Parts: sequence; C-alpha cells; structure tokens
Amino acid sequence: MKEAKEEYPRIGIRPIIDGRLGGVRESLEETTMNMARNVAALFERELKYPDGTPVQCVIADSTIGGVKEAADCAKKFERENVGVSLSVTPCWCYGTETIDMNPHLPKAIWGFNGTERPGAVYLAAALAGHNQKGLPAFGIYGKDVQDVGDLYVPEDVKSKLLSFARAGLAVAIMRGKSYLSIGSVSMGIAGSIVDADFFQNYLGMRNEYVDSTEVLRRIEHNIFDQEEYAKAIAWTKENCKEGEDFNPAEKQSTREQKDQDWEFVVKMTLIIRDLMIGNEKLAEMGFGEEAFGHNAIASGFQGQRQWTDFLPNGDFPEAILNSSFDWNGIRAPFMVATENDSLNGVPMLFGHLLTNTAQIFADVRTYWSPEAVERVSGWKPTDQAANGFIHLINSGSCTLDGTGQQSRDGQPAMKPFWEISEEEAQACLNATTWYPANNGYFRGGGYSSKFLTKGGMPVTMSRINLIKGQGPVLQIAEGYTIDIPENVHQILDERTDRTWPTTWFVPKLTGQGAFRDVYSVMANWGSNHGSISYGHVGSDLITLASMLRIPVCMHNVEDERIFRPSAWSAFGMDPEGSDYRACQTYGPVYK
Ligand SMILES: C[C@H](O)[C@@H](O)[C@@H](O)C(=O)CO
Ligand SMILES: [Mn+2]
Repeated sequence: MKEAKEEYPRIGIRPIIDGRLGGVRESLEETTMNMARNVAALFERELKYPDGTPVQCVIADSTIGGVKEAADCAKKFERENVGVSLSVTPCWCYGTETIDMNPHLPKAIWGFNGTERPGAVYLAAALAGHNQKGLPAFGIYGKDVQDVGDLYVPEDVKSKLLSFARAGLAVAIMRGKSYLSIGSVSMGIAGSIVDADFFQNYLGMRNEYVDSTEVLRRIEHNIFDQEEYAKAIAWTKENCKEGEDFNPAEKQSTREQKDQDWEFVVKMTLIIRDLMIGNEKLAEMGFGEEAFGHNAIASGFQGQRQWTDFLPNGDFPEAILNSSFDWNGIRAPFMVATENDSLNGVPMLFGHLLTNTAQIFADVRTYWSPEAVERVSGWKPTDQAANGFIHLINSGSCTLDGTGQQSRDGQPAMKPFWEISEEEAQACLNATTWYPANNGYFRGGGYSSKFLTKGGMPVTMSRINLIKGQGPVLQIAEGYTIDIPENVHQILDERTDRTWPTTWFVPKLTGQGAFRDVYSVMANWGSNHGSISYGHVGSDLITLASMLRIPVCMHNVEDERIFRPSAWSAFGMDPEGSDYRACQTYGPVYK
C-alpha cells in the first residue's frame, strides 16, 4: 500500500539568556546555545516517532533575551510545525519577558543547577509567571550542582526531559487527528457513545463516523486493492492456523462458508485500515474519495450486535490491525478499539504514542481470589499469584503482540515494530490459533484469536471514564502478566470462552485504597474494558494526563515517579486533590 509520509510535530527548544549586552550576554551566548544543542541531540538520540524515525528538534534562531526574540522564536516554531516547547537556560533571565505564551504547546523549562549563574532563579521566576498567567509549565532542575558549561545531562534531569518530551509529543501528534467510529453503540457500552466534546476539547481531535454498511459496500463492490488482497489471503492461509470448531454440530458452518469467512475478514482488514488512513491505490482504481481515508489515528468497530448477528465478526481485522505485522511485513500497529469503546481506544492511543508499541484491548473479566482458585482447581496460588489475579480476555480482537513472544534481554516483551525480528513476529503468529467464532454470540461467524500471554511482562492497564459533572478521569494500574500452572490455566480458561485470548494479570499492590488488594483493583475499575501497555508507563500516563487536564482517579505509581506541571503544587500538598483542583481550574486545553 502506498502511504503519504507523515509529517510529525517537532520539539522546539528555546535557549533563554540574560539580555544585558556589554558583557553578561556575550559571556553566556555559547554556553546557552550549547545547552540547547545538547538537549536537541539527546531527544534525537533517545526518542522516535511512531514510524520509527528520530524525533526532530528546532532551535530558536538566536538565544532569547527579551520579548522581541521570544516573538521571533514563536513565529519560527509556527512555521516549523513545533508541537512541544522546552526552554533551557544556565543563567538568570527575565521571566515573563522571555516565556513561551502559546497556550497549546506543552511547556517545560530546564534551569541548569550551577551557581556561577542562577539558572534556578530564572526557573522559579519564569514558573511563577507561567502560573500567574494560567499557562502551566513543567520545571526541571537537577538535584546536584554542576559546573558552568558542563554538557553532561544528569540522570534525574534526563528522565524528566524525556518524560516531558514523550508526553508532549503524544499531545501534539494526536491534535488534529480523528477517531473513526465504524458503526455506533455496541451492546449499550457507554464508551461507544462517542463523545465529540471530550475528543474536541480535551484531545484536540475530531470525530468521524461511518456506518458499518460502508465496509459491506466496499466488499461487495471490490473497493480495495486487489493485488494486496491476493497477497493477504495467501499470507493468512499460511500463517493463521484455524482451530477446531467448538460450536454444536448442528450450528457449525460448512467448510465452504468457513472459507468464505476467511476471505471476508481479510477484506474487512484492508477496508478498515483504508477507512482510517486512506490508500492511494484506491485513487488509481477510480475511487478518489475513498482514497483519502478519515485521517484517523485511532478507530473503533461496533461489531456487536447488528453486524455480528449478520456477518463475520471483527476479531480478525481488529487483532491484525492492532498487531505490529501483517502480510506487508513488520509495521506500526493501528489502534482499533473493539466494540467501538472509544474510552478504551483513547488509552490505547496514549499507550501507543508514549511507547510506540502495540496495545492489548481486553475485558477486565474475572477476579480470581486464591480461595476460589483453590476451590475449583485444587491449586493454592503462590508467589505473584498469592493474592489472586485478574483474568483479562476479550473476543479474540487483541493484538498478537500480546502473546509475549517477543523478547528483550531474554524476557518476554512487546516492542516498537522496528525492534521486532521476523522470527518474533512469526512466533506471535505461531502462538495464536483462530477458532471459528462462538456462534452463540456471533451468529454471523468469523474467527476469534486464541493465545495465552506469557507471564513475566511488566504492564500498565489504563482506562478513561466520563463522569457526568466531573468530566473525564484516567485510571492506571501497573502490574505484571503472570504464568499459572498449565492445568490450572486450562480449568479457569475453559470456564469462560476458550476461543478467546487470555492474559493473567496481577496489579502492584500498595496496601491502600483501590490497591489494598487485587479484588479492590477490579472492583474500582470504572468499566468493562482496560487497555494494557507493555512496561510500567504509569508515570508517563500521569504526565500526559496533566498536560490534557484529565485528573487521575486511581493509580499505583510511586510518589517519586510523578511529574506534573509546577502549578499543581499550588493546589495543595495532597497530590490527588491538587490534581483534581488544577484540572478543574484550567479545564480542557482546547475549550
Ligand atoms: C461476545 C460477548 O458479547 C463479548 O463481546 C462481551 O463479553 C464483551 O466483550 C463485553 O465487553
Ligand atoms: Mn469487551
């Protein structure tokens, strides 16, 4: 498929200086510019855009000693598609005369901790200005004093710079993009009542809606790349093994029908992707309008029930699009929310933009207490499972990266696509079986993926909920995927839907509130779904949520990992209360 090259927003770096010419400014020019170049090199080395290319930085044409140069820099940033703004300085400069006033750019200031010149005093003055003007900014200030001109970026500073940049880029990349709903509300799931005000005001995104019949029209009228389809169906036959049909004999589809279902779901996959991002090939075929796509960075497919009562389900298209590989090879995953649960699609998008990896979509289905496990299986859970665990499982729509068949340093992992080897992609496919869909639920047939996620992966589950009177809230649970004895897995898994993929999850417990035990984590989960990202990324999610003014109602991230704009501390010393008050006071960024 031919795709236009994406132009990603850049990080703008503003070297701030003491404007006093005649000695002071001149003596600081080089040090200040070097600090900016050094940070740009750090970002370009450490951070990648979702397509795997290095993040790009833009440095102001001159150091900024006052408002004229601040304005010149703002103009340059606008011309150069800057989406995130970082000011750096080794010295005292003039607070409100130099700060970035663009309300839409996430902002941070790094005040160098030297003492020959007071970078930290500027930082304090500039942050006070930001806070007084209602333009929240993150403050970065190293713990240990450095010598003037030292280009080494200490670990604490580096970690804050990178958290800020990752979250800031996520904000900038999603802005102006759309969430595409294919279909409407699935089975009364509130998250699929797509709330345009939330997307517009909080995320700066648009909503696009197409009826599911558009997928059918394109199938019936062959509006998809025929060559790609031939390649896709051949690849699918070779790589996606079909499982046994567990449906009662009288309800089983014929072999002929099953073969047609394979063709149908492969076509659906091409079409849903084309609906999201367009496809120039369609223009060559005479479908110029279809070729544009909907500029979607995330989407959701309603499926249940009207579509799935009638036609093959969306599990295969969703699972393959959500994975980091298909017949075109290893590539970036798409974010496609099952049951059009947009409020799970959004945390999938957050997780993806923060890590560049695929995201697991799952029902948060069952809390298994140690007592219940012992009762039904005879096994008394030990070690990580000792406090019980949560069964994450949905109807076979989950990313195949969720098998845990990729690895990093010998441990199971879910990696950015450019780190995934051919062997690892193949291992994910080999670990997955495609069962004829349970036709009690899915009368229209289709195939559901089945696998068991490997234990031992650090993961973070998150979810947005819309609370009337409050607005959106984010919940976060860091934890691990776990292995349980095979026979116990068998017993627990077969009590549910054995044609669907299973992940056994234990959250990190803190002994307090929603994290006092595993039961309470599930009991406090705000909906039926969770989005699961590889790694402990709760701190980056918190940073991102603060940029979007979405309060975090539940998390188990250690205090020392929380990084929010400096103004948050002016709303009180209790971090949760201050987060709510700050988010309420500022309100959504794009209101
Ligand atoms: C097939 C069923 O309707 C499932 O799709 C259901 O358990 C859910 O996933 C609910 O979120
Ligand atoms: Mn579900």
